[in-house]
Amino acid sequence: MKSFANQSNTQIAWLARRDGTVVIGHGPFRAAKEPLEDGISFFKRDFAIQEDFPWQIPADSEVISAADFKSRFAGEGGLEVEWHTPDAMPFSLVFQEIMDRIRQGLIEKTVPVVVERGRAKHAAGANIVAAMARQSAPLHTYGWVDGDAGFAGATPELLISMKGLHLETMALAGTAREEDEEVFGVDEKEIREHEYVAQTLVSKLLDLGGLRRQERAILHLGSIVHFLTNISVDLESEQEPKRLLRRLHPTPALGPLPRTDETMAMLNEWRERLDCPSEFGAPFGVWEAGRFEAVVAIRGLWWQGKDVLLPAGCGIIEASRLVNEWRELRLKRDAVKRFII
Ligand SMILES: C=C(O[C@H]1C=CC=C(C(=O)O)[C@@H]1O)C(=O)O
Repeated sequence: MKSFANQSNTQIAWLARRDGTVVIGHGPFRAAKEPLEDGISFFKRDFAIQEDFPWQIPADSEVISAADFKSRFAGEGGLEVEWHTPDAMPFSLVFQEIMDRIRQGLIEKTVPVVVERGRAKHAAGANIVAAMARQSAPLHTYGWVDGDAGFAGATPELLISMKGLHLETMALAGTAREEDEEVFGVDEKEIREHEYVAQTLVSKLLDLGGLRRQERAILHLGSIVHFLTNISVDLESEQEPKRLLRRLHPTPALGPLPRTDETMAMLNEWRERLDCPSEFGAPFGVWEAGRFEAVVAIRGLWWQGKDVLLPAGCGIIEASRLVNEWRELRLKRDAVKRFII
């Protein structure tokens, strides 16, 4: 039985799936064009770039229960980090530019990202892995460790869960503090922001088979709530994960609406300007012999040695206001900081 050791040559990946199992891959990993037909392969890519070799084949892999994963990796201690509150000025400039683009009719929605930086007292990797291993459903813990660098999180956003001819996905967008739940439920701006995502997903999947869209609900995640719409499709034919991801990613929960080369280029420029890590908001998935599950890599930490990054994004539409978005970004970062206590 292997556990996590903070060694310079350690390579490990994991993803908690909907059914309560966790798939773990141990390195070294080999990058590949296609997944192993009968084995386990991880899917890892950047938000913007479509790599030719997005599959990562582990030297060794295992599937264990979430409870076993927790007892093996969770550890006890928290992670002490000295955080540096991000400067609001660069974000306010990006926000203004986005509003100009919206008024010009070039975009309806996009999702800039603000990054908070921190410095941990000790090498951060092992403690971050432990913190994410302590998180449970409805969050999906995920991670990628490469020596003393990596990223790991506990995301509420499932992008694809596919087994044979059955596919499930979700629209997750619209955010409030838990204590504001009542007014959130009737907030037109939040509902519109959510509906952009739900309706885009429906339109991108409609031609694949029999689609069912459930009613919009509120997902409770402790301090924070979101609008959630579950969507399922009985597929007419088998779908290749890579092609499905190309169809769906990025949804307007993380990406621009409409999604064109031009609007993606705008968002990538804003993300780069605000120093967003390249995998933030990208699909991260695992294939196991005909079964594929991928989450959206948000609510996580990126680290190298003792340096830690905490990115969070917020959906901007015409009705968005700078102060509220800044507050929402902090709310999302605070949710991640709670993981590491
Ligand atoms: C982009 C993030 O959240 C997404 C998921 C839920 C709600 C969101 C929102 O209300 O903007 C975002 O779409 C993030 O946590 O960094």
